[in-house]
Amino acid sequence: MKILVTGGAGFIGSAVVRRAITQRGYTIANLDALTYAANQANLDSIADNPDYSFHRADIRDLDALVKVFAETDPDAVMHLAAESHVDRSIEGPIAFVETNVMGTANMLQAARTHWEGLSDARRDAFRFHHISTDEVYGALGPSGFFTETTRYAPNSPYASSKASSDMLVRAWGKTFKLPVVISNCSNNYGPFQFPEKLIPVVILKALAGEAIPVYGDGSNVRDWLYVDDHAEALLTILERGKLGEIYNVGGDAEVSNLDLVKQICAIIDKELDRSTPSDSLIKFVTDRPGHDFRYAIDSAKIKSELGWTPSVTVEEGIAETVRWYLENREWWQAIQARGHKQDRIGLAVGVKA
Ligand SMILES: Cc1cn([C@H]2C[C@H](O)[C@@H](COP(=O)(O)OP(=O)(O)O[C@H]3O[C@H](C)C(=O)[C@H](O)[C@H]3O)O2)c(=O)[nH]c1=O
Repeated sequence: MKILVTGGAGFIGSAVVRRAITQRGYTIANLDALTYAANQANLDSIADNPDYSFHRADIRDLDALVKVFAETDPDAVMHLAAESHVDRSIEGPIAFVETNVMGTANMLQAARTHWEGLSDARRDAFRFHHISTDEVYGALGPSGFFTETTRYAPNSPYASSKASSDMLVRAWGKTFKLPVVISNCSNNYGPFQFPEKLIPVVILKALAGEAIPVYGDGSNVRDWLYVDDHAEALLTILERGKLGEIYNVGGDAEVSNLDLVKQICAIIDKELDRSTPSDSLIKFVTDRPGHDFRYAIDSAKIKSELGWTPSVTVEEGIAETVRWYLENREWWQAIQARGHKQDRIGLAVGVKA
C-alpha cells in the first residue's frame, strides 16, 4: 500500500511514518511544509529507506498538493498536518484557520480529484483518514467521558479549527462519496515531541533548573496517550476502520497537570540523583484563557470493533520519555539553537523555519 502522509515530519506524523515502514512495510510519501515544529531528524532512522519519499509542500497550496498526488499516486491518505498548539492559537488564531481549515479543504479537493481518476478496484479500497483531536468535544467536568456521539463544543481557536476540519471531511464523504474515516485522540506524549507542549516543557525546564510553568492551580486533567500506541491505532483504523465512521483514541490514563509535573520531577531527581527536588521549580502562572478543565476519552468503540488497546501505562511512558530526552540532548539542543521567541509566560514558542 502506498500512503500519502501529511505532517509526517511532526511528532505524531513521524511516529506513524516510522511504524508504517518498519512494522507494516508500506510505501510512504511524506508531504510536509517543514514549519517550526516539524523536524527531519525525527525520520533519520528511515530517511534512506527506499519505501520512503519526502515532498515539501504546504497544504494551503492546492496546486502543490495536486502535483504531489500526481507524483505519488497514493492508495490512501493519512492527514496529520496541522497547527496544533493551543497557546499559539490564542496568540495568532488566523494561521490555525488557514492551515487546519483551508488546508484540510485543499487536501480533500486534491484527494477527491485523485480518487475519481482511479480504477474501480483502487477507488473502492481508497481511504482518506483525517486525524483529529478530542478537543472538538469541549471540556468535561470531574466525571463523564467523550464518546463518538458527544456533541461538538470546541472552545479554543485550535479546537474550533479542528472541529471545522472534521466537518469538512464529513461533508466530502457525504456529498462526494470520498471514502473517509476520522479519529479523535487525547493528549499524545513520547520521544520527539516539540518542546512547546507540557511534558517536554517540564522536562527541559527541570533539566535547566528553570521555573516550571503550571497554568492556574494545576488541577486540569488530561488523558495521556503514548505516541506509539496512537500510531498503532491510526494504522489499525486505516486498515480496518469502517467507512464514514469516527473512532476515539485515548490512553486510559487521566492525570491532573500538577500530579503529572510532580511525577516527571521525581523521575528526573532519580535519574540524575538530585538532592534538591525538581518540583521546587514549579511556578503557578496565569491560567490559559478558556482553559478546558478535563479531557477524558471512552475508547470502547476502537477496542471492541478493531481490537486496539493502549499498551503503555502512563508511568512506563513518562519514565521512557524522560530517559529519551536525557539520552537525546542533541535533538532538543538543535531545536533550541534554532531560536525561539518567548511568550508572556516564558514558554518556548517556535519561530517559522
Ligand atoms: C505548555 C503548558 C501546558 N500546561 C497545561 C495546559 C493543559 O491543561 C495541559 C497540557 O497542555 P498542552 O499545551 O501540552 O496540551 P493541550 O492544550 O491539552 O492540547 C494537546 O492535546 C490535544 C488533545 C491536542 O489536540 C493538542 O494538539 C495538543 O497540544 O498542561 C501548563 O500548565 N504549562 C505549560 O507550560
